[in-house]
Amino acid sequence: MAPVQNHPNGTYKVSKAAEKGENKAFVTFLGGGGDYVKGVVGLAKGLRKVNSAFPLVVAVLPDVPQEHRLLMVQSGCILKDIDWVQPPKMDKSIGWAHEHFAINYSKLRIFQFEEYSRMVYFDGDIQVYGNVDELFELPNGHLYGVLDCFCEWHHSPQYKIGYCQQCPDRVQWPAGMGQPPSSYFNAGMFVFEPRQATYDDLINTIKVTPPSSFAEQDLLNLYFRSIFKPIPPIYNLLLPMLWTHPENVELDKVKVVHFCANGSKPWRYTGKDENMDREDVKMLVKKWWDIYNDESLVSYKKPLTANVGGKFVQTPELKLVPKDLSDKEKRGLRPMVTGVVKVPVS
Ligand SMILES: O=c1ccn([C@@H]2O[C@H](COP(=O)(O)OP(=O)(O)O)[C@@H](O)[C@H]2O)c(=O)[nH]1
Ligand SMILES: OC[C@H]1O[C@H](O[C@@H]2[C@@H](O)[C@H](O)[C@@H](O)[C@H](O)[C@@H]2O)[C@H](O)[C@@H](O)[C@H]1O
Ligand SMILES: [Mn+2]
Repeated sequence: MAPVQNHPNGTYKVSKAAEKGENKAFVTFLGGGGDYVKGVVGLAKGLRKVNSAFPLVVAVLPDVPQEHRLLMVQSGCILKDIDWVQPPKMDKSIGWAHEHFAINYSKLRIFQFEEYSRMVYFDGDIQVYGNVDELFELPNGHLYGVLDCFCEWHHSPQYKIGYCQQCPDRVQWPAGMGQPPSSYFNAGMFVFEPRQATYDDLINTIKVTPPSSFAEQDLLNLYFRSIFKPIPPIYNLLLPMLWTHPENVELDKVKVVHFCANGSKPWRYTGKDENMDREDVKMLVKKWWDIYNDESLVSYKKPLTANVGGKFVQTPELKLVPKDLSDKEKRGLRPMVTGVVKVPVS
């Protein structure tokens, strides 16, 4: 890896650790100009609150507005621009489980971040309540994740027969339906080793694999099935597990909570959706807000360097985009945090 990466807005030194492949980091993914940026800022603060030794990288799609970029940089995130990954053509009769799942194929760009030797991926709707740095020490050569729950997959064959890998003894997989599905992890959290070759392979696999409801999550489970290793649910508590498999949940031991249930995104939470009036859900959402509102967890007190019209300037204490910039300059504003390595988007 060349020690210096050229970039339209200047050059960046690849860190020595990265060169030696010792670089490790958390990584999340953000697309669009909606409210998921609050999830990313909350996650950045949560990692700081548990004194994690590793930074949070954000794979940022081109449609993320400058204001949101600055909010994330101000929360100490390392932004890495990525381009979209075209989702496969989805047959209308199947459809994505959720409309926005089509953008999730772009999440696969994180496999190109090979200046990092190991990364832990978290969805933007995940919060960390306990230090999980030990995940970076897991043996190489595997992809690690937490087993998903099928009990709310209302259109799946698993749901129709009441089968779930969380309780394989409840309903046996019928012999007449072929092999039982192999272990299946929730792709909102996984521990992986970024490799360009892996990324290329994943993209080629998309081309030859019929798309299915859970988009890139299905693809990742298919691709990594031979090297996947499950890790305890404390590293990705899927909120529905609180009511679908409470026997598998020890809430006081949980370190990572995934707000993937409908109506559970803390930044949009009303408490009116099904199961959202539960005391444990309310407690977890409150804990999310306590972290999000904790001003002591913002990492940048000093002005940031920003590129305004091709010149690097020290910007005043940033809350959002500095008000004194013209609209044209605001559009050109790109927060530059030294050490950011640009991955050439293929
Ligand atoms: O408008 C959106 C929707 C999703 N995401 C990203 O895609 C991930 C997966 O979506 P989501 O968490 O909603 O899926 P779930 O796990 O809840 O089914 C999110 O966590 C975000 O990181 C995003 O950046 N913008
Ligand atoms: O694009 C597919 C998505 O698939 C997953 O979301 C689903 C999945 O986990 C189901 O198994 C759950 O039942 C459901 O609640 C949840 O929304 C990932 O969390 C997300 O990051 C993304 O990969
Ligand atoms: Mn999620």
